[in-house]
Amino acid sequence: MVMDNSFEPCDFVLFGTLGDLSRRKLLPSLYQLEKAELLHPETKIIGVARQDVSTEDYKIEVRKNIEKFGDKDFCEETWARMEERLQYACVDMKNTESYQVFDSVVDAKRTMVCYLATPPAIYGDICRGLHSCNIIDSSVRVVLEKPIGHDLESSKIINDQVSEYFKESQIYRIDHYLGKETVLNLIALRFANSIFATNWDHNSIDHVQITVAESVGIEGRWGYFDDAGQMRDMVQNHLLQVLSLIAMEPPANLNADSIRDEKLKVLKALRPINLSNINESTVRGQYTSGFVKGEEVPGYLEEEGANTRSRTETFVAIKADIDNWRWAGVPFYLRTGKRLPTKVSEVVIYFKRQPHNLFGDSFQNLPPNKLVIRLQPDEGVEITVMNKVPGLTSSGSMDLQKSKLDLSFSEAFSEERIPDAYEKLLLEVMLGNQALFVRRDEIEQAWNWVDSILEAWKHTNEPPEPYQAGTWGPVDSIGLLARANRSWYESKISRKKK
Ligand SMILES: NC(=O)C1=CN([C@@H]2O[C@H](COP(=O)(O)OP(=O)(O)OC[C@H]3O[C@@H](n4cnc5c(N)ncnc54)[C@H](OP(=O)(O)O)[C@@H]3O)[C@@H](O)[C@H]2O)C=CC1
Ligand SMILES: O=C1O[C@H](COP(=O)(O)O)[C@@H](O)[C@H](O)[C@H]1O
Repeated sequence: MVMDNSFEPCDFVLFGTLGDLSRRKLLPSLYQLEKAELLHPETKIIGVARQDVSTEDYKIEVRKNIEKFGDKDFCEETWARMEERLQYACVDMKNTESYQVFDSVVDAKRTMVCYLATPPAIYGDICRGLHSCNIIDSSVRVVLEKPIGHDLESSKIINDQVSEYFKESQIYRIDHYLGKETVLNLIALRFANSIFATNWDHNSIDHVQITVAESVGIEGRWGYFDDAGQMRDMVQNHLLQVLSLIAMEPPANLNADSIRDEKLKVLKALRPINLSNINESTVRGQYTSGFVKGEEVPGYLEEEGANTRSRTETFVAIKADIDNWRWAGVPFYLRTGKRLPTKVSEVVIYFKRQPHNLFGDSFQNLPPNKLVIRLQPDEGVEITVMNKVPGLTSSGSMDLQKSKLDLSFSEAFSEERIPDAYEKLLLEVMLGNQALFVRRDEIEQAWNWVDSILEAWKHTNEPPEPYQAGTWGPVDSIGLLARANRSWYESKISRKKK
């Protein structure tokens, strides 16, 4: 694919360029954009961190990371182009004097994208530093990584610090789930298909399940994770964003604010969960040692650096209700956890059962139709339908069988590579399109709902329920649905054809 001419060059400044996120995701994604010729030939990439390294050594480091975390087939031609763009600047981000270096590394006449892949606690320092060297004007964009804050109050402080120097139209808050192809496809699926658009409410839908399961543990991030927990790490952002896209009203168009206005309305309509309903609406768990994919793994409290008395949750299940006209009486069940049997993210829409059964006693319980949207891996969409089994019977009765209409993206779009979410998001920032980024009021509304749950958990003072690594979480998460005669959709370990 070749770049559109309207795409302007920019100075892409990556703060925290030697950190984990930059090495594993951001630099390999920039490389992919380079490979696809989606970076303007004059765009520069300036890596910023506090270690004193030369640009030459920085280039060696970037190459090593792309070889390790990027494409299996490293392309020398792509690298030769990318290498030309790279430059390193050593900045102590807390020290405003240190920012004078920008006078010589960026061109004030060009668009500047400042990607803050640093701890959120220093976002304010970075904005102040950039301001001190007079480079902030309306052409500067700032990208903020999650989590923005630890709760509503701290997120307001961070957002206030950033908005002292940047207008909302210049701020791009990342939720990388919004860059996943299959999450974007939720909009296409809902609004480009009348079969779904007209059956997307309490008249047709019984309930919705959203599962984001991870087989990994905390991957050496104890310090960060133990302070956050699965609720802040995954529910406050990724799961609530997916829920909003599934539940929102049709936006008037695909402009950033049209979509974000609709998502915000959903978040505002979420029924509060507090001490009065915490036990019937939520389950939290913490993994103990076990086996994941046949490999023995330690429990959460035995992870490197662990505080053995921690009560941090590594699993959350929630029954969420949306108090609006469309979703009255339709629960949204959310479930996410670390060290579950497999990595799988999927949305399952359970349609209502037929009002009357024509097919006799042997089909007393006609199963409901299900729409399964596989977000990752093995991206695709499947619908379960009942079919007549072909053939003749002496009684003249009809035999039915459950079958699947299955659209697997890797088969249907076999020529297309599915880009990583960060590739899409980096491109959108460079294009200046905010639709896939989270607005301040959305973040705050999500914190508002999540804070109330965290507060209620604190009051109940109960520890999270243990679950063995490699299982689907605490037994009570089954009860959350069983109380309403429902059960979790059984995610398959892998559907990929070998
Ligand atoms: N890693 C991940 O998978 C994910 C990370 N995130 C978010 O991305 C952001 C970065 O995370 P991650 O890469 O894991 O963090 P790391 O700690 O690995 O990297 C942070 C980077 O910021 C630099 N830094 C920190 N303080 C200063 C300072 N005062 N002056 C100059 N440089 C500084 C660090 O430099 P030094 O090496 O010298 O300390 C390092 O390069 C965080 O907001 C995190 O929450 C979000 C989703 C996933
Ligand atoms: O933001 C985060 O997401 C990852 C999961 O992302 P995915 O794209 O691999 O599904 C999670 O492991 C991490 O803890 C969290 O910070």
